[in-house]
Order: sequence, then structure tokens, then C-alpha cells
Amino acid sequence: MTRAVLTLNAGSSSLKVALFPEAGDLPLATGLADKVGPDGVLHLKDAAGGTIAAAGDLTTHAGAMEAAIASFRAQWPDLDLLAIGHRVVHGGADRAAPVTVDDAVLTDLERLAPFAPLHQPHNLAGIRAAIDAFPGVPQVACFDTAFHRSHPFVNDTFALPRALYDEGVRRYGFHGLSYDYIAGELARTAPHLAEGRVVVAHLGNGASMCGIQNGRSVASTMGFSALDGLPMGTRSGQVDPGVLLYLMDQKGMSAGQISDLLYKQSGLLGLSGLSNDMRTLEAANTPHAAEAIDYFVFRCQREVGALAAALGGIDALVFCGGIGENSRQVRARICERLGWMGIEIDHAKNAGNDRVISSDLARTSVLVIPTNEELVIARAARAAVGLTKEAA
Ligand SMILES: Nc1ncnc2c1ncn2[C@@H]1O[C@H](COP(=O)(O)OP(=O)(O)O)[C@@H](O)[C@H]1O
Ligand SMILES: CC(=O)OP(=O)(O)O
Ligand SMILES: [Mg+2]
Repeated sequence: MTRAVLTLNAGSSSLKVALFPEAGDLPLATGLADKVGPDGVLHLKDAAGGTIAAAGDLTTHAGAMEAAIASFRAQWPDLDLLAIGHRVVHGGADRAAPVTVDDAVLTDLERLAPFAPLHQPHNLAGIRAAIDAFPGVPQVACFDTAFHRSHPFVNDTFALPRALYDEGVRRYGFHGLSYDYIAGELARTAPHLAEGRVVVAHLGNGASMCGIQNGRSVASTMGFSALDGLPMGTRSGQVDPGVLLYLMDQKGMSAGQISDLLYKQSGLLGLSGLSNDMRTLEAANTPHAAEAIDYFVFRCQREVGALAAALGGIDALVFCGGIGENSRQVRARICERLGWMGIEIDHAKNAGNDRVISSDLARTSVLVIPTNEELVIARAARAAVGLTKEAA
């Protein structure tokens, strides 16, 4: 019997799946359904990196999930799924830990969908599809917001009338599964840093930073929505709210049009007019691509400074996410102007993608740690069915 837990991370247009054994950090298989929709493609790999044949209806998240599971079943005919863990971006104001989903939880999470329109509906569609395909297998929801529930009030609120805070207009923060993983890795490998003041830069297609003190989130750049803070692949990051009033009042744009502008047409794509992908911009050599990277770097520098202020200092800066883990140039440029906070990188270590890239004498450590949201979800799923005492 191959006893395993499945993890699902349903993004706006992609689905990441992983199959983990009962214990241990290495998955049996991982998969990515890119561009869920008419041109959907599903890539599945086993632990050795070999391709697992996959085919099916990839026009919806549910179809992609079923295709992945059918392929896993073909590979492991004795597969016994013990639990399914799901990334859910929004858990609301009170959920600080994963939960096993029942009808009441699902209804409550649906209520939060308007707060995260690009993510939550897909996350919940994934849960519903998994319930249909595996009735009776526990479904465990792991929240991006949960890690940030330790924010103090000043980092949880906006200066708006209290009634809005009470109805949920708060700074939730996201990417919490990633920050949870990084905090755990620091505790395991660099406990002296884990006890200190750490800024983690999760720089992927979605990007945010988090200030962590002694393993707890103190402040983050994302707020009420996954739009705030840093510029991203296609999302604007922080904008003056007056711009939104101008777009509505003077240009007659609807909420839907503004939402599309802020979530899908802005960020690196909007500034470069070329691409949301840092690789393309780095290779492009056009003035607008260069300006898009300049803006990204500048905002990252500003936010490291702001989070260090929120933490009362900084002992370590950690890079993760697709850009943070891979772009030497962006890492070097962000660090370039942070010498005043004790940040100085060793260019050879940075070029080699080492785990520690700060120079030996630097006051502040700089690390690159590949994040692993899937493992955090798998651990939570195992804990929920009593396989371990670990929680995400
Ligand atoms: N080698 C690389 N150099 C520079 N940027 C990269 C590289 N590989 C990936 N990226 C960037 O990382 C992004 C994807 O990051 P990732 O964390 O996987 O995104 P998400 O999980 O939000 O979809 C890509 O859009 C691209 O901008
Ligand atoms: C919350 C969020 O922005 O997630 P992602 O980076 O996966 O889009
Ligand atoms: Mg991501």
C-alpha cells in the first residue's frame, strides 16, 4: 500500500500538485498544470525527475486535478490517500492554523472570496473537486493569512473608520505558507538568526515581504488584498488611492475595469509593456524593461527599510520565490544600496546561488532559501490525520 497525502495549490491560472509519503520531506511526485484553460498543459514528475505520463481535461482546475490523480493512480495502483491539503489564500481574521474542512468551514471561506477574487474561488473549487473525487478523505485548508495573525494592531489596521475594521477591512498579509517554511528552516539551520529580526522577501510572480521577529510575523507588505506593497508580475503593488478615485471619477472606469488594470495589466508587465517575467525583462535590453526592473528594485529596497524599521533593526534578509531564488542581478541590486543597514553581499557567493550570500564580515546575514509551500501543506495534512504532531 502506498500511503500518501496530496497537496493542491490552485492559483489563478495554474495548479500545483504534490504527492508526499506518510513521512519525510521529499515528495513522491510533483506536478504543475500551467495555463489551466483551453491551452492547458500538465507536467508531472516522479522523485527522480522522470516524467509521469499525464493527459486529461485541463480546461478547469477540477479537470486538471482529476488528470493528475488519475496519473498518480496509474503509477501507484495501490495508492491510499490519507488526506488532501489545500493552499487557501484567505482564512479571515481569526484563523491562525490549518483546519479540516466541513460544510460550515467551506461556507465561511466562500464569504471571504470577494477579499481575494483572483485566488480564493480557485482554491475553493479545488477543495470542492477533491471532496467529490474523494468523499471521506479529510480535506485540510492551509491559509496564506494564518502566519500573519500575530500582527500587532498598528500593522493590522488602516486609518479608516472603525466600522470598516470590524467588518474585516484589515491588513491580513499573504504568502504565509512560504514565510512559515522559511521561519522553520531558519530555526532548524540558523537558530541565532531565527530568534532575531528577519526580513523575508518572497519575490515570485506574486511578491511580498514579511518582517519576522522570533519566528512571528510583525508586519508585511501585502495588506487587505494581494495587491498591496511590492510591484509584481502583473499587479501594481502600492498605489495612491487617489489614482483609483481619478480612474473612477474622471475616466469613468468600472470596478471590474480597475480590478483588471491593477491585477492583470500592471506591475512588471504594465511598466515594461513587454512581459511579467523577470527572465524576459533581464534579457530584453529595452529602456522600458530596464525601468520596470529599476522600479521593482527600488520598491524592494524601500520595503526592506520599512520592515527593518517595524522590527527595530535587522539581523538577516532572506530571498525566496522565483525571482529571489534565481535572479542574481535583482538580489545584488536590491542589496547594493542597503549597506547602511549592514547588508553587504559577496558577489561570488551570490553568483553561485549559495545559501548564505553575505560577505563574511557583514553585520547582517543575507540568505537564499528555496521556499516550499507544498511541504508546509503536507505537514499540516499529516498532522490533521494524526500522522505527526507537526502543525503548519
Ligand atoms: N532564472 C530566473 N531569473 C529571473 N527570474 C526568474 C527566474 N526563474 C523564475 N523567475 C521569476 O519568477 C517568477 C515565478 O516565480 P514563482 O515564485 O514560481 O511564482 P508563483 O508561485 O507566484 O507563480 C517568474 O514569473 C519570473 O519572473
Ligand atoms: C497571495 C498571492 O499573491 O499568491 P501568488 O503569489 O501565488 O499569486
Ligand atoms: Mg506563489
